[in-house]
Amino acid sequence: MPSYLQWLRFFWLPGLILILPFAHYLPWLDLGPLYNKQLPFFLLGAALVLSVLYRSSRVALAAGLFLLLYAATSLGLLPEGAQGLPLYLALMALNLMLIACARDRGALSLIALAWLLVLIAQGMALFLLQECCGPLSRQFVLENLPVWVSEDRDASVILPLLVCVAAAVGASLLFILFPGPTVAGLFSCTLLLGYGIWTGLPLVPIASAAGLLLILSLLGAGYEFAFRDALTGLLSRRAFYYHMLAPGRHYSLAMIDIDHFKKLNDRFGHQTGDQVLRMVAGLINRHTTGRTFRFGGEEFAVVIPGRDRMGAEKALGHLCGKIAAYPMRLRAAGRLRDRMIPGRSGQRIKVTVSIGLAHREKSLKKPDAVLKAADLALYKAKRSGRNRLCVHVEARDQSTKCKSGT
Ligand SMILES: Nc1nc2c(ncn2[C@@H]2O[C@H](COP(=O)(O)OP(=O)(O)OP(=O)(O)O)[C@@H](O)[C@H]2O)c(=O)[nH]1
Repeated sequence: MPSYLQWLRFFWLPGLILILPFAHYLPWLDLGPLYNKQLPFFLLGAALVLSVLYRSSRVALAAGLFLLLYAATSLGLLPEGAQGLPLYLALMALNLMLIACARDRGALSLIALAWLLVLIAQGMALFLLQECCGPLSRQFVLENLPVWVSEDRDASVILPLLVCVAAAVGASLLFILFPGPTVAGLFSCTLLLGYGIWTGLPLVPIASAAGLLLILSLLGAGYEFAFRDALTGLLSRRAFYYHMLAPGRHYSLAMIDIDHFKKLNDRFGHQTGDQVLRMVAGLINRHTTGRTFRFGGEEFAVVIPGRDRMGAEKALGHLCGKIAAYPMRLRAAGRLRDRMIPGRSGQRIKVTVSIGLAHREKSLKKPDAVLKAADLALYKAKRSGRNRLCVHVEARDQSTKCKSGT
C-alpha cells in the first residue's frame, strides 16, 4: 500500500469530528447537547489530563490554550461577538501550527510552561491592542487587503481567515514531513478554527470539537504505541496476534526472515542494520497485498486474505527476487542509499530474505497451525540455501516445495 494512503489512517477519526459542524444542516439531528456550556470544560479538561499521562506537551499546550480562551469568553473577559473573537481564533490557529513544529517534552516540563506564558502574553497583547485601538475596522481591511477577498463578507473575519488558512497550510506541510496522530490532531484543530471563523459558529461547539480532536489524537498516539513498530512503521507483533484471532476463512500466511542479519549487523553496525530493516519493510509493503507485520527482530509476517494461492505464491516468489536485486549501497557516513548513483563508489550490501508460506486449508484450520506450518516452511527455506520461498504443501507427508529467489 502506498505510504500516503497509510497516512490517511490518522484522519479517519478526526474526519468524523470535523464533519460534525456540518450536521447543522441536517434538521433531524439534535445538536443541542453539543451546545452545553459545560461540555468544553469536560472535554478539554480530559484532554489536558490525558496529555499529562501521555507526556505530550503539544497536546497539553493546545488543550490549555483552548481552555484559557473558552474560560475567558465564558467569564465575559473576551468579546464573544463577531468583532473580536475571530482574531483570537486566528491567533490560536497560528500557535497550534507552531506547537505542531515542537517536540513533545512531557506536559509538565519547563519549556512547556515557558511556552504557555508566551501564549498568555500574546493573548493579553491582542486584548490590549483591541481595547486601545478598537476592533479591526472595515476601512483598515478594505485598504490593506485585496478587494476580491473583502467584497461581500464581513470584513472583520477576512484577516483572521487568511491567518487561519496560512496556519492550516503550514500544519499540513508539517504533517507531510512528520506524519503522526498529534500533528494530524493539531492540523484538524486549525481547520476547525477556520471553519468557526468562516461560519461564525459560537465558541461552545468549536471548543467541544477541539477537545474531542485532542483526545482522539492522544488515543491515536496510544494506538500507534501499542500496535505499531516504531522502527519500520509496520503493525507490531501484538497487532499480529489480535489479527490472527479472526483472520477470516481463506488466507495465506508468509513468514519472512532476513538472511544472515547478525553478520550484517556485526559487519556494518546496528544503525545500518536498522536501515536495512526499514528498507526490507518498505519493499514487502510495496510488493505484497495483505497486511504486513514486524513479527520481531529481523522477521516479518504477511497475512494475505483470499483464496488466490497461486497469486500469493507468485507475489512472494517475486518479492524474494526483488529484494535480492535491490541496489543498497553504503554511504560514507554509514548510511544506506536505496539507488545506485552511477560514478559514485560505495560498498554494495546484498540483502536476501527467506520466506515460508502456508495456506489455511482443511488440515490447517486453526491460525496457530497455519503459523506453525509457515514457520516450518521458513525453516526449510533457510536449510535449503536461503534466498528462497518454500511453501507448505497439504499432503500426507506435510512436505514443502521451494523456489529460489535468484
Ligand atoms: N539492527 C538491528 N538488529 C536487530 C534488531 N532486532 C534484532 N536484531 C538482530 O538480528 C540478529 C538476528 O540474528 P539471528 O537470529 O542469528 O539470525 P541471522 O543472523 O539472520 O541468521 P539466519 O536467520 O539463520 O540467516 C541478531 O543479531 C539481533 O541482534 C533491530 O531492531 N535492529
